[in-house]
Amino acid sequence: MLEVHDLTVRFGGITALDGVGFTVAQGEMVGLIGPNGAGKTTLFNCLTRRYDADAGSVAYEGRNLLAAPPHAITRLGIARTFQNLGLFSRMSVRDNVLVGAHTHGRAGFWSAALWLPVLRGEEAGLRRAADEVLERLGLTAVADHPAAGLPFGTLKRVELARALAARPRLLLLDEPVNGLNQAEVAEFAATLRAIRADLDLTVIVVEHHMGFVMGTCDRVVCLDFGRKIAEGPPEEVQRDPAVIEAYLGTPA
Ligand SMILES: Nc1ncnc2c1ncn2[C@@H]1O[C@H](COP(=O)(O)OP(=O)(O)OP(=O)(O)O)[C@@H](O)[C@H]1O
Repeated sequence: MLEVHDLTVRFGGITALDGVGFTVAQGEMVGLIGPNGAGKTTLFNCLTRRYDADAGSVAYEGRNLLAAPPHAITRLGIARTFQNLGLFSRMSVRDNVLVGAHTHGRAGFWSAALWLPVLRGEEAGLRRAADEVLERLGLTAVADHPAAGLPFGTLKRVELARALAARPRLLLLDEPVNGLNQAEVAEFAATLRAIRADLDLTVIVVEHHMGFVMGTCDRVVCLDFGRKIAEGPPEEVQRDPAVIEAYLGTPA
């Protein structure tokens, strides 16, 4: 589904990604790990076309992803969540999720401006789809509540709901369980496993929580200073000396 080849991104003197390559098969869940500043978020920003690559290529479902404009990404079936939540705090949970669903709206500017019947019908359909996602993630009870003021664990699920409402085939999760307690992490992992199977999703997840990565991912890629230093089954990567050294540093 995804072939990243020799991807390089520089910011002035910093090489955030240095010739990174890996593939993701349809239906797979891949964990992207590495210490702070390793280049994980930069990689997501390349895949969603927020950042331009200086070199390398990315093929997504056989097409050159780096040639796609940023606004086409959702329509191509790629959705992401954000490390620091990309929610609108004053909007209700349902409206936040509707923002995700709207990429599937087809009504043009004039029908929207004139509130034509085509738009009303479309709006009802999108609302139904949003409500389905909310129900699936156990968020129906807070659907009309503004995002502000909800517990952090709930907001993390709303963030996931917003991404799912775009009906992605490839889901990019940026630190989805960061800040959650043990019970919430376990619950999030169980939800994700169920959703993945139901929706036939391919997932790449950036996460520092190793228990979560080990329990949910089929494969793990580890970056350090913009380079791929390990790749393989979670248990193998966890034991890899280069990975241990990247996280803990060399003995003094
Ligand atoms: N827009 C930018 N301008 C300048 N430097 C940037 C930019 N985005 C990222 N960087 C730099 O690129 C490197 C990789 O950062 P990135 O955020 O991708 O790391 P990360 O692995 O996601 O880290 P973390 O786990 O802390 O989120 C860092 O040195 C960072 O400072």
